[in-house]
Amino acid sequence: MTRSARIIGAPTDYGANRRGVDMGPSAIRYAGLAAKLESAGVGTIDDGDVQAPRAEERDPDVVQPKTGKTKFLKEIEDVSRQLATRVSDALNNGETPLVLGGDHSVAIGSLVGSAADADIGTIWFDAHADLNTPETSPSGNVHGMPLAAALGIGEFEETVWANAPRLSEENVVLVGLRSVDKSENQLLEERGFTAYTMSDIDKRGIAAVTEEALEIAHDGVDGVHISLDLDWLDPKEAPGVGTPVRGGATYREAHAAMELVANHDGPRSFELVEVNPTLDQHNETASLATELAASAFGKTIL
Ligand SMILES: NC(=[NH2+])NCCC[C@H](N)C(=O)O
Ligand SMILES: [Mn+2]
Ligand SMILES: [Mn+2]
Repeated sequence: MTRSARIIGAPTDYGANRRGVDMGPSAIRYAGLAAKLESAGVGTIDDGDVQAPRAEERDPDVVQPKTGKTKFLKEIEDVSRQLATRVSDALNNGETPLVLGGDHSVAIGSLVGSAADADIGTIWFDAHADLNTPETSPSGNVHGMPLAAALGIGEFEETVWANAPRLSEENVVLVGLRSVDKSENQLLEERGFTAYTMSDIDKRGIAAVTEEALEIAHDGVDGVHISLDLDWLDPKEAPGVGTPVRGGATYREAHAAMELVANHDGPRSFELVEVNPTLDQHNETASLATELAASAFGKTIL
């Protein structure tokens, strides 16, 4: 059966520390996403964007009364709800949702939608663990919290709109870590996640790590959501991101990992996040994102 991808844009920067990442969906489309997928034999339907209130209309000093310093939680809830519905609708239609961020807070909606009617796992390709909660976050930026939100950790236990009902931490695998906050490290030690750092990739190689990650994420579930934060890659390859960290995955490592994703049933749902065109050079990060999506959807060299 040929796969068809439903492209869903989530042009939001509410979860990030800097502006501009809301232009990610445009930049990724402009870089030729649909054409690259089509050349890999993947049908595409572009669903347009979810509605995110314009940045210019919002209150920059907004403070959430309950959570203190968590920024723009209301706006993020609104985007997450819309996105979750679009993602689960696509899946019910037999299509593979391909979400374009936006900052990484969009993963809340992707995960909630992907886990609405199935048991899922996820692989989080990222320099960061994104496991902060409103209480532990050093920044108040929700893009550092989406995994904790989707799993209902800490204060997120009460946050119904952010809980991915059928995602369990035993099927959550983080790959490529190199910037982890203390409280995140503690969660990684205490709970059922599997985490591979860049140093694991150095020692074991990207193929062995990714294959193991896929086994764990897929174990006993219906499918796996792939979350690809472009800051997973080294900033030399992907300069257009808001929180770059040296020592990331190389161009070839990233393709190798995505090809293994394709070979292992392909993604149940997929997202490209944190592409910020205002920080990019000639749209190269967006362009790289399109290439990696094509690899994850089955494009090979020959
Ligand atoms: N999706 C991302 N780029 N996350 C960066 C998170 C950085 C830091 N850990 C924080 O909580 O603020
Ligand atoms: Mn990151
Ligand atoms: Mn991230």
